[in-house]
Amino acid sequence: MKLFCALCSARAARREFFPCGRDVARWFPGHMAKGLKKMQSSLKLVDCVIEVHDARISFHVAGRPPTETLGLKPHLLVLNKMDLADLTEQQKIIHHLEGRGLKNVIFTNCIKDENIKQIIPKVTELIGYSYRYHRAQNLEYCIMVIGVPNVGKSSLINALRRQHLRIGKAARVGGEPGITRAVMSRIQVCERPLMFLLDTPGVLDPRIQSVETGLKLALCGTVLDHLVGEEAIADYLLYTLNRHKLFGYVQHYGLSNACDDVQHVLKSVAVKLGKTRKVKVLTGTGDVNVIQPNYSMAARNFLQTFRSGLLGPVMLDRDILQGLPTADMDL
Ligand SMILES: Nc1nc2c(ncn2[C@@H]2O[C@H](COP(=O)(O)OP(=O)(O)OP(=O)(O)O)[C@@H](O)[C@H]2O)c(=O)[nH]1
Repeated sequence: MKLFCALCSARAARREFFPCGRDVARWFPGHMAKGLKKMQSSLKLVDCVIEVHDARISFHVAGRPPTETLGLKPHLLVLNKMDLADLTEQQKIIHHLEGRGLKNVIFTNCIKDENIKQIIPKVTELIGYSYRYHRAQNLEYCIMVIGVPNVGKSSLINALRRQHLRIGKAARVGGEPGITRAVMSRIQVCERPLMFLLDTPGVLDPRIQSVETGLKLALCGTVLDHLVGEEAIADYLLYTLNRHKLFGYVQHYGLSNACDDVQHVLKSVAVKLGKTRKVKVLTGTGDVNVIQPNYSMAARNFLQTFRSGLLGPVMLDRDILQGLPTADMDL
């Protein structure tokens, strides 16, 4: 395997930077702006905020609601989808987050309920240390769950209910961003202490400051693919896999070697999957039907394969962790 990686690494003429040229502001859908407002007005009803993030983009504070939105409530950062993240440098990640003032961090996998049991004791402890204002006499705790779309907020609520109440689904879960569209009513997640959660629609900060940030969020499925363009996200995925020397895609799609040209890779993927389409071409003698690889379907398959973890775990913020210059540094 090591030899395979070395060969792939040598053959792939790797890009060191990803040419970003799109305007990301328009990726901010209207329902998120509405959700942000509703969320702000519900803050006074809660004792603690649980912010859920994708562990593969641990440092993407750019996707966070602005700090002024969160107020002074105790705050727990849950880095979910740990099964998809490369956490070999977990301690370094925690240390880096501490440096940014994020001291309470738990990594979770909501599919397998990993580390879910740590959440309620941690939240109870944080509330115990905080001033509850008008809620001081209230024996029940109310927690708000926030985060960018599709990071697993609803899955977390369901996992907490499974663990503490032994009952199943209360919040709708989906593979696409934007499943939760309204700030929902309270959902009980624990009996002792009596604790309720408010699920919120994914809230993406409209102030995404770099296109690369937007691309990482899109790669993790927090933006509807068609808004960014599946082929553009696939290109960023290819760039990332090659830079991180994750050459699992070469074997997965039976390619002859690693390559940094997305058109070439998508063509091979389309051919391997048998995804072709008829295109009409105008010639001097009339219309001719030509069979072409279906690049969109190939891009979709490439993204799905990555998102389901089949191309290996990844840490998209690796450059930030290693202190390398990146377009996201100023965030
Ligand atoms: N691999 C993996 N997938 C997860 C995990 N948690 C959630 N998912 C999947 O991620 C997708 C989104 O989960 P949701 O719980 O609907 O996410 P959400 O944040 O509530 O989404 P919105 O309603 O769009 O804001 C679903 O397909 C889940 O099955 C996890 O820990 N690991």
